[in-house]
Amino acid sequence: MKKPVRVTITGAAGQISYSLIFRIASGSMLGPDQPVILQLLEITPALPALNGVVMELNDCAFPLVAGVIATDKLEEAFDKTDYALLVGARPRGPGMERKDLLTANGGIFGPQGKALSDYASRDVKVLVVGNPANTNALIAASAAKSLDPKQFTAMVRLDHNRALSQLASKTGTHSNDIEKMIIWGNHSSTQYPDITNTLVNGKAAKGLVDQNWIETDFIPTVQQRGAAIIKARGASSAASAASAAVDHMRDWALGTNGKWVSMGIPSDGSYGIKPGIVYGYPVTVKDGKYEIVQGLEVDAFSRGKMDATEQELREERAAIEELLK
Ligand SMILES: NC(=O)C1=CN([C@@H]2O[C@H](COP(=O)(O)OP(=O)(O)OC[C@H]3O[C@@H](n4cnc5c(N)ncnc54)[C@H](O)[C@@H]3O)[C@@H](O)[C@H]2O)C=CC1
Ligand SMILES: O=C([O-])CC(=O)C(=O)O
Repeated sequence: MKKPVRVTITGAAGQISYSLIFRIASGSMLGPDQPVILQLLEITPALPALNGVVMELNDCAFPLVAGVIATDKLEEAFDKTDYALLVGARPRGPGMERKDLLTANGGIFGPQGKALSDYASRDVKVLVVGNPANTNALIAASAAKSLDPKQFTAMVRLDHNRALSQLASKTGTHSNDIEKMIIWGNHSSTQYPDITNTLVNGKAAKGLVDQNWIETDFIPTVQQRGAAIIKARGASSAASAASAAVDHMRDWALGTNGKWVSMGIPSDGSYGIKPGIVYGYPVTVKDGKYEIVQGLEVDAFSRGKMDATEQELREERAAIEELLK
């Protein structure tokens, strides 16, 4: 057995965590031979509910769980942590855009970024799930003065998985048959799910579906999927969000073997997206490091969509600029 690693989950008594914690504990994220110490953070009023989650976690008698800490203190939750999943934040309700949560949630991520900087492992990998995820990741990274901003990522993997599922259904294939999907930009209704380079069983996806379906069905369906789930369930996506978080962290920790996945990461000028925002890019991961897939051609249609979602992220940044100081 390997030495245990520490995994922090915030918002640990919430609905995403109710799925996420148990998936991590069972080994889905870091593998069946990797013990974990779970460091669960909640706000003080939610500690009794969190205690119930811990009781259930204990009742699972998971072989890989080497310890559980349940706390409302940042320094305990982030102490020496190797993987931090920042889920805790208010979810949106019907009729809201995710950026409407900026004021409610923005204030959470500065203190958490600082605590990561002060207490976490120097190699910590951070995934922000709480919305608006890209801009919250920017806030956390900016507050973490002693860490590299590249250690902070935002979740667009749920969008990526939704796009795989839509395309598989349209082409009568399985998502396993699909490679090179991309989600560019913001985890919001301006995101750009891009199948220009996508292959289905080795064939160009663009040759299998028509442009009208891409523009009037595929892209809006993926962009609006979160809202559709809220309408259907009366609450935002939880199990699928947890599953995407597991996928994101597993691929970052264990590598993608050349496979492309989408991650929200600090923009570095690639594809004309200037630094200063956290933007969804296609990446591959090797030895715990992600790299942007380079050299893709961008046509005028894609350029327009990539610029629009960049523009929205710049506006979100402007709205919270004072939190970045
Ligand atoms: N990036 C993505 O793809 C997705 C993001 N989300 C977002 O994830 C977030 C969580 O969603 P749910 O679990 O459904 O919400 P929830 O309301 O069920 O749970 C959130 C939990 O966070 C806790 N919390 C609030 N402030 C906190 C703080 N400062 N520190 C620690 N915990 C804190 C709350 O007490 C609550 O238990 C929401 O912002 C939601 O919009 C949801 C789905 C997908
Ligand atoms: O739509 C929401 O507010 C929750 C979310 O981020 C998603 O399901 O993609």
